[in-house]
Amino acid sequence: MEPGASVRAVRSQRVLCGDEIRPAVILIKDGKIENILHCVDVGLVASAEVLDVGEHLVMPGIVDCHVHVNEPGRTSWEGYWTATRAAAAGGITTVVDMPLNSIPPTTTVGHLREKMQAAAGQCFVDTAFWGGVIPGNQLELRPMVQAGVVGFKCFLIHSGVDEFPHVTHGDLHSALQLLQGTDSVLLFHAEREIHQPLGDSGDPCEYSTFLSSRPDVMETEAIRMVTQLCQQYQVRCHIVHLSSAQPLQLIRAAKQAGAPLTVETTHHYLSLAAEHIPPGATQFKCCPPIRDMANQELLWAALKDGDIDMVVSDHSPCTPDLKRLESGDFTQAWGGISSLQFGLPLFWTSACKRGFSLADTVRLLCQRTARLCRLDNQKGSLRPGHDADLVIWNPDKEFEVKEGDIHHKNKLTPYLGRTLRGEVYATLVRGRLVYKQGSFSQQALGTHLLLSHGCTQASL
Ligand SMILES: NC(=O)NC(NC(N)=O)C(=O)[O-]
Ligand SMILES: [Zn+2]
Ligand SMILES: [Zn+2]
Repeated sequence: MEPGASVRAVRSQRVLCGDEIRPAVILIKDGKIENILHCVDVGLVASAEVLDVGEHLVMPGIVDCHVHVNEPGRTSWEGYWTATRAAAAGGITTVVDMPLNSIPPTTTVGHLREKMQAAAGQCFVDTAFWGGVIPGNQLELRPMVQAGVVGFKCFLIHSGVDEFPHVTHGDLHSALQLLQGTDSVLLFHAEREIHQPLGDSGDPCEYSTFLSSRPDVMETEAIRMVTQLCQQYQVRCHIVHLSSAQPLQLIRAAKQAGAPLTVETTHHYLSLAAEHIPPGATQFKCCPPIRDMANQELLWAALKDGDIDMVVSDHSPCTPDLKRLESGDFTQAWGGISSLQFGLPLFWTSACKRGFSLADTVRLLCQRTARLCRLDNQKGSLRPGHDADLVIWNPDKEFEVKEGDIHHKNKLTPYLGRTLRGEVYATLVRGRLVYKQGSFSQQALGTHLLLSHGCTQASL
């Protein structure tokens, strides 16, 4: 069966159903899972429409709810055609697009429409959208909820792009009041400027110089404010890309006090460590920064005990020149890591050695990310009635990240040359075979743009 085909049944000896892996046939009709038969007899389905994947593992497609697709406006950094193909090659079947780095940013209903127009006809996986909260756009928030954003993102520190300014405490009070009763969610880039001397500015090409410019306390003070606001307004709040383990006790205490708070970390904070970042290697620069190995261990422990709820990519690419590789100056380079295609194998390479199961992987990369966006009624699980979004992969197969296999618009990823465990064989989105062994369907999915309230923008 070739990419682009609509699949009526997927048969495998290893289907992950809940916590169990067993032989099964997944019957698909009109893009939905019709039934999951725990036998391997496909019944009346014509053999040409059955995708038999042998021993490959079949599980729900990944829902990556932190992806910066910078189209329109900075399409040279990343666009829908390349980002969603990279996603499909990585077993990601839904991306949720951040409201910044595109121009215009998604801070009004009109800008959302522009984004959706840009995405139409270019997506190989399903795409949903975050709106942005910036100073002065309060009157756009409820209209954007109605227009279908799955939630909102704000920054408590400079975002890296001038057209998406960070919010003040006052902006947050008005935004959270407006979001009360909507079941929407406010995501926070949780770092705050602290007004204390950060020590002498060392060699800008040494990673330690950049790291010491963004100490843990910047995350802790930001998260202190988020936990207070979350408890005060009882609006769902979500901390994106937690890097420091220092604020974990604040997070734990807020959750225990009943705050509707969730937290994500990213694959790079779990896979990379400050000690291993060479001088000038600005492809590793992101904000908040990758911290040391001891901190990484604490993040893994927090993932294990549920203080951290989910894991995402925070794919935030730019054009190669903006990474300033020739100077290697961390203070001038763009902060953001290009990694969308490699999240699943990156996570699994470490997680399988740390006692995490494949079912844990589904919880952390599919179910809870879908739940954050209120897409869990159709995404993130293998259930009749859910979208037939499947990743078919071999968790035991190792592969080397080679430049020719990278489908991001720009190939500058810190993972080049790394050996990862967990090779994706095929990816289905709503029953369409969009990716199989290095090839993509000829056509994009069309629109398949997801809006909140579970509806789909069938065509623009
Ligand atoms: N403008 C950005 O893409 N910023 C992103 N940059 C990172 N993470 O380094 C982010 O998520 O904050
Ligand atoms: Zn951020
Ligand atoms: Zn981001």
